[in-house]
Amino acid sequence: MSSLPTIATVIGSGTMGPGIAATLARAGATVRLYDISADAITRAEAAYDMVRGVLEAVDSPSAPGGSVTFGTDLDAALADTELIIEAVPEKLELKRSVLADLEARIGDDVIIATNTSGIPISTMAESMTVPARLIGMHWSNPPHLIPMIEVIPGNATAPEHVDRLIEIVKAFNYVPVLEKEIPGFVENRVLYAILRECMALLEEGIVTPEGLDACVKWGIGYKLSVVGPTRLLDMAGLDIYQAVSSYLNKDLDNSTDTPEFIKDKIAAGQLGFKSNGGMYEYGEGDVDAKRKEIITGLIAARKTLASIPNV
Ligand SMILES: NC(=O)C1=CN([C@@H]2O[C@H](COP(=O)(O)OP(=O)(O)OC[C@H]3O[C@@H](n4cnc5c(N)ncnc54)[C@H](O)[C@@H]3O)[C@@H](O)[C@H]2O)C=CC1
Ligand SMILES: Cc1ncc(C=O)c(C(=O)O)c1O
Repeated sequence: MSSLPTIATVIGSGTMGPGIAATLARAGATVRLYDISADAITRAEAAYDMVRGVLEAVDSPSAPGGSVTFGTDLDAALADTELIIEAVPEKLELKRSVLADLEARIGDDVIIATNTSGIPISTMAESMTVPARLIGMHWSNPPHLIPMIEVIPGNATAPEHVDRLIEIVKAFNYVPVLEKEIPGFVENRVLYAILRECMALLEEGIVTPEGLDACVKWGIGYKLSVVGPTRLLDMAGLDIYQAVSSYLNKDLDNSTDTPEFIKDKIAAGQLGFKSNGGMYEYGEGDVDAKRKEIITGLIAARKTLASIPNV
């Protein structure tokens, strides 16, 4: 059996859809990218052109025959598909209704992989007719550049679909990380633990946003990009970890809700790049420039990381 599905369908062409579709297509799959919104499809076509250039620059695995087609006709997008990747907004009821709509149109053997950031797969599958076919496939943003995917079975997911998804992820040269189900999965539990503390430090005025970004980028990000947290403890010494965690853990932020200053920014329409202002302000052209700098930096860092030993 060939490792990649011949035909795959991506549902939702917002931030994540075009990069996911392009990654599969570059590895040789025929991909249909579907969205309920015609405007979103128009934006996705432009995004796809940029993503293709990035994949060329990063030298991602390339196979002949892959393609992406775009559209708002769901049945056309689903015809003969083997794998559906759901990437609609992170709202449980919306995802459930999309899953119900999909199930009414496909055969029982089609796998549905959800790109949810952390809604438990079993919760999402509760209302499905074939819950065995649903599996978590959590890509990291930007999906065409971060070569790791979390694979999360729910309590009803068929074991053969777990094996098949791992095989598919390996076929486009990404690293699959198989996890047990837990809200947020592993990546976002770690990221949101960091972000919770970061937002508390900003709210308390302990550090400026520029200082925080420099500290986390060099003191944590740079180091962790070479050595994972488990081996980092060996490098630091478990005795040091005990000495520090025994007084520090109890002092760390333990809020259970989004910080008030973030809620205020959202209420004022400050969402980040998509609204030209969020944590930082952006003038004319600044967002496009920052996006380019980030992509250029990620390409350079990925090439470097790929060339050094996995410690
Ligand atoms: N943005 C990010 O950094 C990441 C997001 N995710 C997850 O991926 C999923 C998608 O996220 P984004 O791409 O950021 O969302 P987005 O809001 O940028 O795009 C979602 C797209 O889904 C479309 N849509 C809405 N209802 C639909 C329906 N019924 N049928 C088909 N399309 C529909 C929208 O028109 C929109 O184009 C979410 O579950 C999110 O949590 C996962 C990893 C990273
Ligand atoms: C803030 C944030 N939240 C969720 C995700 C992914 O699910 C990401 C990401 O970068 O992938 C993120 O930055």
